[in-house]
Amino acid sequence: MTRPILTAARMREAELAAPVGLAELMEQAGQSLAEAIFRHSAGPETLILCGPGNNGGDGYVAARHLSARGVKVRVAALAEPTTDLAKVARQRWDGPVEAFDGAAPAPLLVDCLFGTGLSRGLEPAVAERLSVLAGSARTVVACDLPSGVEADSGALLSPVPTADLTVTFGALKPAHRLMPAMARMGRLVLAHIAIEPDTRWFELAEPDLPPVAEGAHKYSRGLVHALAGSMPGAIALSATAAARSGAGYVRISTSAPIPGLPLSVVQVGDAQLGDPRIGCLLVGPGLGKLPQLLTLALTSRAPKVIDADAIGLVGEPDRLRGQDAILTPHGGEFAQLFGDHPGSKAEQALAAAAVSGSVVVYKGPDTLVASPDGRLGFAPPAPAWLATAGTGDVLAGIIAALRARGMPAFDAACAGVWLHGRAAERAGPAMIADDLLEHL
Ligand SMILES: NC(=O)C1=CN([C@@H]2O[C@H](COP(=O)(O)OP(=O)(O)OC[C@H]3O[C@@H](n4cnc5c(N)ncnc54)[C@H](O)[C@@H]3O)[C@@H](O)[C@H]2O)[C@@H](O)CC1
Ligand SMILES: Nc1ncnc2c1ncn2[C@@H]1O[C@H](COP(=O)(O)OP(=O)(O)O)[C@@H](O)[C@H]1O
Ligand SMILES: [K+]
Repeated sequence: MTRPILTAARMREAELAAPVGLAELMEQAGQSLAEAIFRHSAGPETLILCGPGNNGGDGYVAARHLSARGVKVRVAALAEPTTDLAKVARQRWDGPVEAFDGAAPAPLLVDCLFGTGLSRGLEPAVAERLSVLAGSARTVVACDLPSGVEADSGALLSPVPTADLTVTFGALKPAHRLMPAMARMGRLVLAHIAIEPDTRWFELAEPDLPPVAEGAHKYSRGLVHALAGSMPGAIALSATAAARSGAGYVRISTSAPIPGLPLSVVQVGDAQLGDPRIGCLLVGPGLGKLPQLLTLALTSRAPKVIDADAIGLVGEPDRLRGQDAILTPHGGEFAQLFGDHPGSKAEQALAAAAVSGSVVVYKGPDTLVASPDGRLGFAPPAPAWLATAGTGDVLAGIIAALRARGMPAFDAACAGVWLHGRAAERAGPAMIADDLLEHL
């Protein structure tokens, strides 16, 4: 199941449109925070830090529910509540409230200082005290977001301790899946509250792949045609990945034989781009400085994956309009083609998809898949050991195979990114890109 993602502003709209009142939403949030904390580590003495807004309100509600379960709870407030909801939650907590500055550490720390309402970094003394309390705790739980994280961009506005568990409500926020904030979340639990998120932003989940039809033949399963350039190793990784990802036929046009390919991958000397059976064309991995090959690829009507060196050769993004293309840039390639867009990585990816009329897979530790129609998929965390040469070539091959198998461009890109991350998990920390091929 994909999990919805809402910006802070869209979250506030969803709360106002909810079928229940805001006070009930806070009760649900605080109760589910308590429930998640209890499940994660039942029992130890718990210190809940409450801020002035509704994030703090959630903290007072959670304190009441944890205490009712017999947990020894202490509450420390950074400031008196400023919102009506938080004031009510504070009144309903019948235990003492300590001052934030003097609060002694506890084995379980719950950070309810700030959530989606954070507008600037924490005061240095507050950030420092939070870090000391987190450092002394065995377990750190963040309510909605670790305090100091900007909800929409994933930026750290002040130093942010890493949580073991983050509990969010109703929908994920972009920061849960954008760096650098993503690395501070620990396990991310989405608790249900009675909002109905209406959004085209979501976290990628296990895809539904098209089955192999009973009466399939190799061409109906999808022909991937790859164009080799000056570094054949890269296209060999892509082509092998495409073959392992269910393409019925993988063919490479190359001027010289490429060693190390599976025997089933066909190597041809001419381009053969007029072949109507091509389900997806792949250009870029190992291409080098051969703009004529990109130009040739763009004359083909086939769907295409444009990766690596080919991205830098495009020149102007609107050259891609009318192409049925998926682009797979890493940060450097993205900047080369799209320049410096303002805004968060999410906004940049969507702007790039809109200006190029293409699906854009903006890679990195926080990979995004953007569609020109406004859909935006956020990858769940993938192992950092993917940061090794050639893994992007493998990803391009997987996506090309799924596209050739008939998946729509955006779905193929989302599925490819998800499968690539899981393959890396199976391959383990010592993997090189070649090893990923065994785990597709
Ligand atoms: N409507 C509701 O009842 C719900 C609200 N929810 C909670 O409410 C949170 C959002 O609440 P708010 O909008 O009140 O925002 P926050 O509780 O995140 O904090 C906003 C308050 O802190 C102040 N502030 C912002 N940055 C500061 C800084 N660096 N130093 C000092 N003060 C600062 C703001 O002026 C404002 O008063 C969510 O993160 C979530 O935890 C959830 O309970 C879900 C339902
Ligand atoms: N720190 C990281 N954590 C998770 N995934 C990463 C990380 N760094 C890179 N990746 C993934 O590894 C792949 C690298 O692709 P790319 O940069 O094109 O490398 P190459 O060109 O060498 O193949 C991308 O899918 C990217 O999302
Ligand atoms: K918080």
